[in-house]
Amino acid sequence: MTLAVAIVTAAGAGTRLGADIAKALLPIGGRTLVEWALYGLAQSGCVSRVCVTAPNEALEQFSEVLEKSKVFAGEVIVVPGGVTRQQSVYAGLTALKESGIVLVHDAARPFASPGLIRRVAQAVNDECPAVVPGLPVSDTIKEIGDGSPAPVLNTLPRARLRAVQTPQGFLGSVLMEAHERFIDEAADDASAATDDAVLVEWMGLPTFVCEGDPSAFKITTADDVQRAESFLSSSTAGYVSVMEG
Ligand SMILES: Nc1ccn([C@@H]2O[C@H](COP(=O)(O)OP(=O)(O)OP(=O)(O)O)[C@@H](O)[C@H]2O)c(=O)n1
Ligand SMILES: C[C@](O)(CO)[C@H](O)COP(=O)(O)O
Repeated sequence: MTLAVAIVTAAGAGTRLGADIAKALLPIGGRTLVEWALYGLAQSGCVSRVCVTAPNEALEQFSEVLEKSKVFAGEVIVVPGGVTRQQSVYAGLTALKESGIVLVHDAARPFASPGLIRRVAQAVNDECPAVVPGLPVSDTIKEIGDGSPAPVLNTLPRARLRAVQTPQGFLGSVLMEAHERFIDEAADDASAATDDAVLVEWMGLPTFVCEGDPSAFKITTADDVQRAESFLSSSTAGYVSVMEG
């Protein structure tokens, strides 16, 4: 398989977590979220270089942490992210200049398994221009209108719904075209894309869903930090011993 490059989005403020440091620098099991994310990419064996998007005011801190930990043996660059996630990914794409396989991965999903990462990259390698991992949903999901209580507009058949994760995989040329086409939308949270695949969908190109992995859960709130601590201390995770020292 052709090796992929990866953008690790880590420039978020972590407002919903409410920590006093950048969320991606939060330590869990002795390592920061961004280190765990790079560790998974390294273990996948299918990523040659990584661009980390970091908050502008913490660029040096991110570089220091990553240089010291040497968790990813290939090239790692750190660039300033934007106001929205969409802008941050665009900054990473611009820095990497890659037309081959590009994975976009959230530092906020630090334990995505190496197998999941390979699955996504392999699907792009096998000619899917845009692939996202997804898990079946257990709640019934309703689309609502304005108001309180809000009127229900639609209930989609649950069997056809997937909660999508990262890494999301793309042909770099396709993802760059999608980001450039919708660059105006990236300026604020109200219009920005909440994932990268939707930009490709907006261009009218097919995107595909492969099987997700519960290990790629997202750390958004303090409860998720508890979940991450439990994940690491569970015997099946097998991460901590490898990263120790
Ligand atoms: N301007 C932004 C916003 C988010 N992200 C990254 O995108 C991922 C998903 O974002 P989220 O979990 O929402 O992180 P935060 O934006 O930090 O969280 P919050 O919305 O609570 O502030 C995270 O890895 C985050 O660092 C980014 O690189 N640039
Ligand atoms: C990209 C993502 O992780 C896919 O589920 C998610 O949409 C990011 O959302 P956030 O609000 O930026 O955390």
